[in-house]
Amino acid sequence: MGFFDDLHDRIEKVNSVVSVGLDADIDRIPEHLLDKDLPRWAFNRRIIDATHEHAAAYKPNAAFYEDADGWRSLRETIAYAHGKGVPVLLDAKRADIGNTTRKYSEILDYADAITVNPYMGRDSIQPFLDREDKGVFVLCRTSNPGGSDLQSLELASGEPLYERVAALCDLWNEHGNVGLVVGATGPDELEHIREQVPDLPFLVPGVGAQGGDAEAAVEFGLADGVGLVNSSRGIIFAGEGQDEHFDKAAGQAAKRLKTRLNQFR
Ligand SMILES: O=c1ccn([C@@H]2O[C@H](COP(=O)(O)O)[C@@H](O)[C@H]2O)c(=O)[nH]1
Repeated sequence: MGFFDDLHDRIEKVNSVVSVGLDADIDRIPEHLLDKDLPRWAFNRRIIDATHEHAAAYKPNAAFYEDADGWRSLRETIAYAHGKGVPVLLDAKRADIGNTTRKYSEILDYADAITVNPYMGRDSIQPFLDREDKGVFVLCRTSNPGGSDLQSLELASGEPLYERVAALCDLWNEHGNVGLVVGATGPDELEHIREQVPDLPFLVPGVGAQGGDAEAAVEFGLADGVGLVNSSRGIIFAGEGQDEHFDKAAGQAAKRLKTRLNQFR
């Protein structure tokens, strides 16, 4: 089975397309966890315990783990999520020249899927595409305010660059393991890209803290019912300030988002 088959089964099992973003910012995790050996792992463990029933996937962003203890925390987190039956998508936005990107791709020995950056072209993400059993989400139209600076530039053909990325990804999807990252903050672009590539599942970030459009995220993000709508800070820091009960608040936030998104499925 490939990543998207597993994701399909997980979505059915928990009746949810919620991706819980594990962006364990050390500056925001409860103070009482800071004296633990691995505070981010201690935090994530309680978040996973509280949210896994509502999680189609977990999405740790590599930025929050790129130090010695961080990588240990990430490994523990991934193993724990797997123990709960939840796939893990590492948001790392990787890609580079051949030997470097081959090395980067070894992270897929641990994670089930990854985000990659198409800017350097096909060869820069080929080792990821070759991992037939793993999911590869290619940045297409990102949710940040500057996402249009380059991604919306018109090519000589008249199409915006993000449309070319979507079309290329359709070609690169030889193993049925490619998805796109398309932000919920641009519902019109979401709709256009969905029309263009009806079969590619999307990872849709930007609902929650970034104020994106949850209805469009579901309506256009799913291909045959498969796709992910991510919220990170809106879930894991929902209980910020309630030191001991931060996990309960996260569980409630995940459930609320699941219920909201399910209205549109
Ligand atoms: O276009 C993109 C691509 C990735 N992200 C990542 O998703 C989460 C969003 O976090 P929130 O707290 O829900 O805003 C974060 O890891 C981003 O790096 C994105 O937001 N937009």
